[in-house]
Amino acid sequence: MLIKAEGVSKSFGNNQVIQNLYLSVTEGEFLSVLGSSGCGKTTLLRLLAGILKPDSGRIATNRSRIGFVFQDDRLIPWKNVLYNVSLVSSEERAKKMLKRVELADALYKYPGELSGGMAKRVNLARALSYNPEILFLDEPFSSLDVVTREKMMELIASLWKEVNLTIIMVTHDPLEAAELSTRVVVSSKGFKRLQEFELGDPGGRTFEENARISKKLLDSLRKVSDFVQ
Ligand SMILES: Nc1ncnc2c1ncn2[C@@H]1O[C@H](COP(=O)(O)OP(=O)(O)OP(=O)(O)O)[C@@H](O)[C@H]1O
Repeated sequence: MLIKAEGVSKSFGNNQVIQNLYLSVTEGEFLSVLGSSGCGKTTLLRLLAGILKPDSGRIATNRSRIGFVFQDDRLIPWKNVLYNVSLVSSEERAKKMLKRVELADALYKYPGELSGGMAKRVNLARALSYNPEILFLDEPFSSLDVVTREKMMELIASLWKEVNLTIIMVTHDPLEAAELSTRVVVSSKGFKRLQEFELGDPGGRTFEENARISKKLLDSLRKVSDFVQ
């Protein structure tokens, strides 16, 4: 087991965001956490990554190298793209990763000169240049236009396959989850109710199968969202 959360709870003031959560992540899987807005997905991701500490319960992991793609871009505005990515690795590796996300022509641009999609890809390159064993993605495709989104999804799918990464992605989009994941966890607010879907290798699925899975995930999301606490 790569990550194991046991009886984890987390509150911010009076707001109990996660309550008594049990969740395990296995090496090599592409796990998506699907939930409506504000249900605590980002908090869960930060807990699993060790960025936040639980109030009670325990999170065990046997890997130390993680990459995290945050929802917001978090680039240093007065430093160029190459500098922003080189912060966590060598310049050589940063260049290699920026090429991988098709930004070889944008090395010396500043964050203010990037489109939303380019900034997301810089973030992805930065997370990857650290050569992570686990990659955390927080809504990586939100606010992207359809074509860029499709490209980023293909890129992440091929990276996952090539380097045997473990990916944990948070999303509110059932089709995204269906297209990419080996397993999906659908959560209610506060993670009080979870439904799990074992999907297997996403590479072997047709568009029609993904559409069917997406419909199932949406039904599940509706059900858990109706759950009265
Ligand atoms: N650092 C913080 N301080 C106080 N409250 C917080 C903090 N982080 C999250 N929260 C609260 O926890 C709840 C869940 O937030 P979280 O960002 O985890 O949800 P989410 O499912 O990722 O939402 P979204 O899909 O809108 O990003 C919200 O009510 C939010 O206001």
